[in-house]
Amino acid sequence: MEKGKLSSALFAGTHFDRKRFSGDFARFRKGVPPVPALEATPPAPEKKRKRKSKTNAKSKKKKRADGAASASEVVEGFSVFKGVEAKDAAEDSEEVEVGKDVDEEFLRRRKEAEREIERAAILRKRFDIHISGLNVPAPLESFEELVSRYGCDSYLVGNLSKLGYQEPTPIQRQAISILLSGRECFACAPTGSGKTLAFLLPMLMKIKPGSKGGVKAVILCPTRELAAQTTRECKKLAKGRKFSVKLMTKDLSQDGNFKDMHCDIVVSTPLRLDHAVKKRDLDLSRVEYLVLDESDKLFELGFVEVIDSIVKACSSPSIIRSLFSATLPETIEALARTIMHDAVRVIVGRKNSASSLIKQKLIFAGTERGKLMALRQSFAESLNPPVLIFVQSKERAKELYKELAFDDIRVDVIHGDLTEEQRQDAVDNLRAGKSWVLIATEVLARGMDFKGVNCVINYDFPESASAYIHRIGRSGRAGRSGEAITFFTEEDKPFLRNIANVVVSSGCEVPSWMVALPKLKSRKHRVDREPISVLSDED
Ligand SMILES: Nc1ncnc2c1ncn2[C@@H]1O[C@H](COP(=O)(O)OP(=O)(O)OP(=O)(O)O)[C@@H](O)[C@H]1O
Repeated sequence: MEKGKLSSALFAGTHFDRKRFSGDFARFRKGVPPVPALEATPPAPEKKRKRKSKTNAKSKKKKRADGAASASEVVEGFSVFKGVEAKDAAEDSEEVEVGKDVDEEFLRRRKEAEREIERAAILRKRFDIHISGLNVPAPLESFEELVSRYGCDSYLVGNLSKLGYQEPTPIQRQAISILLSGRECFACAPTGSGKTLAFLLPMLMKIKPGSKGGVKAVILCPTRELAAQTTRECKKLAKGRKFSVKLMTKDLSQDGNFKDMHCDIVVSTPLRLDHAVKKRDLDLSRVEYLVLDESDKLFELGFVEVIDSIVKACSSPSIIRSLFSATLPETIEALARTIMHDAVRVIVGRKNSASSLIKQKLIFAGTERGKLMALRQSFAESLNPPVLIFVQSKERAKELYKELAFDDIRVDVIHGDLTEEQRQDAVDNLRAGKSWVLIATEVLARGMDFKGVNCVINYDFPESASAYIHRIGRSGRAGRSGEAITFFTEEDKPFLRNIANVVVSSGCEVPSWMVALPKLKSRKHRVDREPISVLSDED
């Protein structure tokens, strides 16, 4: 084959950037093939591909029409690539042979990259993973790939297996590979689907334990209970390495001497961390990983300014930020995008939907008194602990607690008027099986992982679809099934539609009139309710 034709065929329709690929040229020359990029460009959508092949055909035609002139241009380029001044015929044919090898190598690599892209697409389809962003790394096929692809330390793989994690969950498959490739990410996956490990694992792989220079990673959580739980999970996963993982307690935030303190990872609520930064000189300028867990709640709590100030304090240019939640409204995503760089968006399943493992029921109880009767009846018929009951305020939590304690049920309560220790005890008691029923306010709705909660009861109708998704998501976790019962009264009826839509979209049934209710402007509502208690104060 003539040099001109060969190179025309090779590069037809392709803009070959010689400058960019100069390294490859050099390696081809030496006969050392370059390692194919794992993070290949994603396949162009069908339409684009068609358009591209049309363009290719056009450009081929054009090249043919242009004749020798254009061919010689490419020949020149090809000669430069080989770096040889081809003069005589013998040399020429030798070069053609070398060129042939290069062509084959180039095509082989291209095919390999295409196969890789296909493999990633198949995995994503299988695990219902949806991504947006360019050059998104392939999802993990297994935890073993952490070692083969990313050089993960054996202690971490050992800990995964000790914790009983055999296969990565879908969000772990995709978010871990994204974070390990140094990209920022928004991740939205169902409640109980293992998001915590998805951000902890890359963090522990990337930062060095005990390195000097201050905090290397920050995890922000909306509640103290969740921060405590995440700290525990992080310590379990890091076992065997001397990571210093600190939970930002009230005392630490107010009195901590951070200058002399060794700390690799800080887990905190936003206000406590902000206080430590501003009043106790906690330096976050070397933070490499910043995670906003339950990110929509963090922004929703009115912490935008606090979060902004923390984001600014984490001023390292190489920082990798990530946002995780089971619900990610557009508004929050748009807000978060303003602080992120080239972030990949990962959604597992359907965005903002409830876990499909939960059997959901909406029950009309008429009035407040009707709700109490329905609850008592349901406990009398079958009480399948542990059960979590959500109410809308601490006053109502206290009232319901009195009622159920009166019934001789092993019940506990958690709300914002309790001390941090009392709140933690209530959580621990449910975990240990000492209490069967835990009455809670919204404070427990986010992120808390109680293994085996069989049933969540929304005694008070949740104030939004996302509150509903997170509350009922305390059951049906880690592949287990769960149940969610939601009471509603006449007053709640106008707000049923949003919740009914969530129920339907996760595969459960509701009467058709519920989804046909008029759409409301506001996504949030709070009903003023009659008191729960039918007991007098003397009781
Ligand atoms: N790969 C895995 N295999 C088995 N279990 C896992 C795996 N990863 C996590 N888990 C378990 O799944 C449960 C839920 O995980 P996690 O709390 O991270 O969920 P989440 O997605 O953050 O939920 P939420 O949205 O409610 O915060 C935990 O008990 C955890 O130990």
